[in-house]
Amino acid sequence: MAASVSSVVVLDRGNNTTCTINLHGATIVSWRVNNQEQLFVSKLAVFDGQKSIRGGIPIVFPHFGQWAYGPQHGFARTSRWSVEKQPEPLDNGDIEALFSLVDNPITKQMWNYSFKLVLRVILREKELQVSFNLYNTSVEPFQFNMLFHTYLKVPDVRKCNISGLQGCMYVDKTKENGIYQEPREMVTVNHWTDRIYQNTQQEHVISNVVSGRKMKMIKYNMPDTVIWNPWDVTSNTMSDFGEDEYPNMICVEAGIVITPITLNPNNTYEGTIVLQVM
Ligand SMILES: O=P(O)(O)OC[C@H]1O[C@H](O)[C@H](O)[C@@H](O)[C@@H]1O
Repeated sequence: MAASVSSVVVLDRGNNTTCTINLHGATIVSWRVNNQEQLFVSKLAVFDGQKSIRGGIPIVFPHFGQWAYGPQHGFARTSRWSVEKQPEPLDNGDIEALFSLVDNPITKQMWNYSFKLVLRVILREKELQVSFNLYNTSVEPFQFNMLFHTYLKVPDVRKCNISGLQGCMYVDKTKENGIYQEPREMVTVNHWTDRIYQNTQQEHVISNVVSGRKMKMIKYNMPDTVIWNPWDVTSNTMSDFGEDEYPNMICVEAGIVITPITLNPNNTYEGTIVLQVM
């Protein structure tokens, strides 16, 4: 089904401000503000409708990390999503689109629950809002992780500072999952970094993203933040990531990671990130 592999939906706000969503994973694969791309997608990313897309904003659900019952980071990023609502302008000119993923025989093999997951994307002049609504349509409670695996495009990761992490405890996946506390007001990334920061501040500002600007990430109901850069140390373990690409990306990933949420039947959970070009 070649047509389904390449299906994308484009939100267009005018002034060369667009957002492109690939229905494979409902992965946001491009966000351009006045023609300036804000998200990193690897030149080796695979768009075969099978593998998760290396870059943009893949959705991690219902599990973060290695998973005994299915692929790493769950099935949302490798599932085919539906368009719930085609892009439409709101009264103020912003563009909104909705996407959905519902349980099916494949998801049930890995995770035997009924659910509906809706992704709402709103494109503003200099902002991108991405929200999820998860409905438990099962007859029993379930637990889930959820994360927006945001790859920001940067000219040189060594020059980025990230705020909003000071004092937070973090799991360092590069140090056998040791637990540490972050002393720095501004976190810099100068080596292989893979950390799950717990209960971070509601806002992160990342400096020196494209054009030397700052990017603000505001998060709601998503308590944790993963900071990841594979560096040259682990770049070569990924077939879909160029060995020379690590300086040009930083993952700042808002999510529910350390403590999964328990959602009762007929209940819903909503979480949001807003990315703002400053
Ligand atoms: O290669 P992927 O499955 O897309 O995972 C990419 C990365 O995702 C997160 O940031 C994890 O903390 C990392 O440990 C992982 O390497």
